[in-house]
Amino acid sequence: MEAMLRGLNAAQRAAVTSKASVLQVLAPPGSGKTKTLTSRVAYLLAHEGYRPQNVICCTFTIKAAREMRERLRGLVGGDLESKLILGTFHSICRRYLVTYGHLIGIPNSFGIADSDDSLGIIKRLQKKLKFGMEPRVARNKISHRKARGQRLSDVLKATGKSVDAQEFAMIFEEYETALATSNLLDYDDLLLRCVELLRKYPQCVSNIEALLIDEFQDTNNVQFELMKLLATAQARITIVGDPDQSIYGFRSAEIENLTRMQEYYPGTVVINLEENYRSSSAVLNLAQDVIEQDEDRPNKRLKSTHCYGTLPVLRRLPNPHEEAAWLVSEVKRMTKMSGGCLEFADIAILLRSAFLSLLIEKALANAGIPYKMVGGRRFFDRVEVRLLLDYLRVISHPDNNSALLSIINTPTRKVGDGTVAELNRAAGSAKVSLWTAIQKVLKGEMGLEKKLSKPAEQGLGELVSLIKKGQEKLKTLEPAQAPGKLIELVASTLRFQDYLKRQYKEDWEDRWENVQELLLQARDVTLETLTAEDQLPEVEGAEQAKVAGAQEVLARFLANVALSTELEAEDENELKSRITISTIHSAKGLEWPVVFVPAVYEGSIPHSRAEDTSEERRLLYVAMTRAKALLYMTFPIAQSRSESESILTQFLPSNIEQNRLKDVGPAFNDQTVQDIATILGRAAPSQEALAQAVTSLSDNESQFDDIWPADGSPKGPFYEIETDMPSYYGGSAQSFVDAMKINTTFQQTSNFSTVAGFTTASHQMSIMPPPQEPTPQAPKPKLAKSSSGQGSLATFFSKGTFKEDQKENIPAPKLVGSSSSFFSAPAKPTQPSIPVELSSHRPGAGMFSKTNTTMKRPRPVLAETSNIEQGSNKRPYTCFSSSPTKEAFDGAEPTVKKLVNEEPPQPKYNTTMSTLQQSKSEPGYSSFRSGMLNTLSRPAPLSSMPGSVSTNGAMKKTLGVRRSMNGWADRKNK
Ligand SMILES: Nc1ncnc2c1ncn2[C@@H]1O[C@H](COP(=O)(O)OP(=O)(O)OP(=O)(O)O)[C@@H](O)[C@H]1O
Repeated sequence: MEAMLRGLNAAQRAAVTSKASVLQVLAPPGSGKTKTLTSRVAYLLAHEGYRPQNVICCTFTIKAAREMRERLRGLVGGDLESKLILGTFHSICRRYLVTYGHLIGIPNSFGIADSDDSLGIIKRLQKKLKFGMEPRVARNKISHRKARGQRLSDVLKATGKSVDAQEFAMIFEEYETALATSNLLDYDDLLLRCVELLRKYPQCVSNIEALLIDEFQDTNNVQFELMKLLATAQARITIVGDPDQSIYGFRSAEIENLTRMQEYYPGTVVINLEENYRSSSAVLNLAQDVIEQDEDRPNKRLKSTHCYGTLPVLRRLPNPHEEAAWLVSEVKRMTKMSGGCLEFADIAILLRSAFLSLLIEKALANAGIPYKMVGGRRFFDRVEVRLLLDYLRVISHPDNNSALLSIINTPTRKVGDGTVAELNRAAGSAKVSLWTAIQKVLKGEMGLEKKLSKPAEQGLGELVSLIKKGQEKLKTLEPAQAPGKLIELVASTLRFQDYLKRQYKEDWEDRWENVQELLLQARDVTLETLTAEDQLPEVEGAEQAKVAGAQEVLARFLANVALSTELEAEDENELKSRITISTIHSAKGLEWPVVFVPAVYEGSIPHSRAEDTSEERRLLYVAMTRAKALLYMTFPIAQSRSESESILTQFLPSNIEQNRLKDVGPAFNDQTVQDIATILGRAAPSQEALAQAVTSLSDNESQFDDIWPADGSPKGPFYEIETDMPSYYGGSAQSFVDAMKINTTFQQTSNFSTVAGFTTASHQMSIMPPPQEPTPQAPKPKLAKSSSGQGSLATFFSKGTFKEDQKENIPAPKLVGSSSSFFSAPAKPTQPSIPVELSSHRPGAGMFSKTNTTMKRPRPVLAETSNIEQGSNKRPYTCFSSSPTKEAFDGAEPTVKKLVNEEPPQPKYNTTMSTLQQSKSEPGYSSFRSGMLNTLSRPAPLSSMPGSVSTNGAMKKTLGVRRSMNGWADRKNK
């Protein structure tokens, strides 16, 4: 047991070993919630003797589930962890529906409609019904309704008389019919139908001894209901969460679930973890300032376990193009100037919106800096892979209109759009599936307005014959062979390799390799592996559906694909040396030594379409608290699109003169680098390495963040070289610009840019006493013409290359820090990192107050409205408005629900522990998060095609088989 508890602090240990029946571990970012939850699972299994098959553990993503499984393997050993019912809510629900769905009329061969399928169905309905609602809006609206637990009948009952309401009801009805016709469940249905199942047949979960849930603040109402149902037998629940990190409200997550849980289970014990093991005090202080603008949250401080560190940076830049260019230069500067302490892999760029990556990706690629996208394209979403799987989906469920439509004319078989529309119309009016309609038309049992052309008739005939051939073959196959054999059949009948050669002349080989990989994975399926992960223990009173034949195996295989968020595999070593670009949402739960948050302006964050400003604030808070040592936020003053001036996000102070922010990146002096190394637990680079770092800078680089002025004005004349500039730029501004262009348009693949246009730059300068850090506002001295030994612009001050007579005309640069030593630390704020009065906290009024059960949030104080963007419907609020004094927590004595015969000892630890005893009330459904995949909607970068993105090289769960995708990467590399 000691091994299990080793490395945990007192509060974490208390949480891990708590005897409480219902336990909430609430804690700020980086305080070890996930670590604590994992240790608690291990503790329950190894110490308390829980059987793993009776323990359910819900994570937010498949990646988190995989990581937890791996950590558990290390903690408990054996194969205990493999029997655990561990996964996302969706995958766990799917498992129950596959096993017991037949009890409520769901055949266990049901398919899953992923978000693309759902959207496709609605788009087709729009064509047919000609409704005005945008398909995405309709899909989201349907999802929100389902998330509130509403079924079709509820929606129809509640439909008002307005045209919009009537239209929506019609779309909803048609959508549900389309799903049912295709024997599909969408993501929302997986949860909803599981609720239905467990309400009617609670015996399905009669074996469950404990339920553990990660990231509870982002659960929605249906998931809350599921929590109660899954834990019906013993009501032993542990959740971990942080209300300040609730960022999925837009997908109907309910931050209120934390209090609802306390109300529903009056004996709930709350343990707060307080120490932050991730970030420097400087980062945490600023993050704290931001989150404290929300006055309706309990007053709790973030306590850093690290040194003060480097002040976060709010960098103003002229526009998004310059912002991207600055970002690249700062990345280069820090990786070089930190003397090897920081690498590309340590850096993350976290975006409010995926589209913001465009300029940044371009700038990184042009500079040859490797990057990877989190939430990149999934392997199973590759066009060629998806196409073959769609053939399998039609063989499995011929009534799946979505899948049938995607294969009907691919590869082309002369069935044009007009014919497809005709067929769809005919199917719609006869109320049959497209598959049935096609067959009837071919047999002459159903007419079309316009007769089928001969080639189209022949093409459809070929398609029908292939599908039927597949279905026939399916009947004769050994179950486990089904997926592999069918892919072979489809690929050979379609002459798929030739098709790829014709269709994708450039990269057909890579695509063919993807097909081969799919085949390999499909052939790896065995009945045992496929069912082992789905296996639920036998319980009394609920008969399990058996996986009998090839048809079920195929259906399960395809369902696994639909729920898989596996990313394409790629060479792990290569990935390790890349910068990460991610949306903030996808960065949840992750951490990096250095974090950049671009575009911190009103309209971006808070987003112009965001309904909940507090959620946007929490989003920024989540982004900031991903940073361990360095945090940069950038603010492009003008947006090139609108040309209007942006307004700095209301969440950050415009006045930099506080001990919270700096307006330029740090000088990487020895103290700064030492602090970074300490925070990261790395060996600090030697003085020599730091001094040598200066020499590694190229001619257009600076050792300071001074190329762009700190106030956001355009680059000064020093960098916009005048006509009398040195000969090595070709003597003209244009040639300098050209040189810069060359620098940013070549070398897409190398890791470091080489300054192509700079022919005589010297990299062999002697190590001079380093110069002072100039402030970027100070005008720069011009470069002197020099015929040889021209130094870098960056090292200009140290080399003294300007002429004596020029010195007089140059205003002295404003120096920062002590003049005696460059390597001395910049002045640090004098206040202690953790104010004494904040060293302990109690939840105050608001979220956890007994008196505040309505959860109504007061709006923050309104700011001056003079600087509100014209036409904006957003109301800006004051930054850092002072919070009213919080109501003191009334200190209810903790009670711990009896689990064992004797009252468990009260834990002795230095943390807040409270039990909320409130009347049991069960608020109704209200909403829920629908999706589960966070993908950036962008094509994979060319440089990574057909490679892929994976954040973890460990064993991956794919298609019901557990195998390493590294094999694929290796084969691909060969
Ligand atoms: N007691 C501890 N001693 C040292 N390091 C710890 C301890 N607890 C957690 N950590 C480390 O702190 C970091 C954050 O831990 P973890 O990811 O579990 O935090 P979290 O509370 O889940 O964060 P977030 O809410 O931001 O997702 C990890 O690197 C983890 O290893």
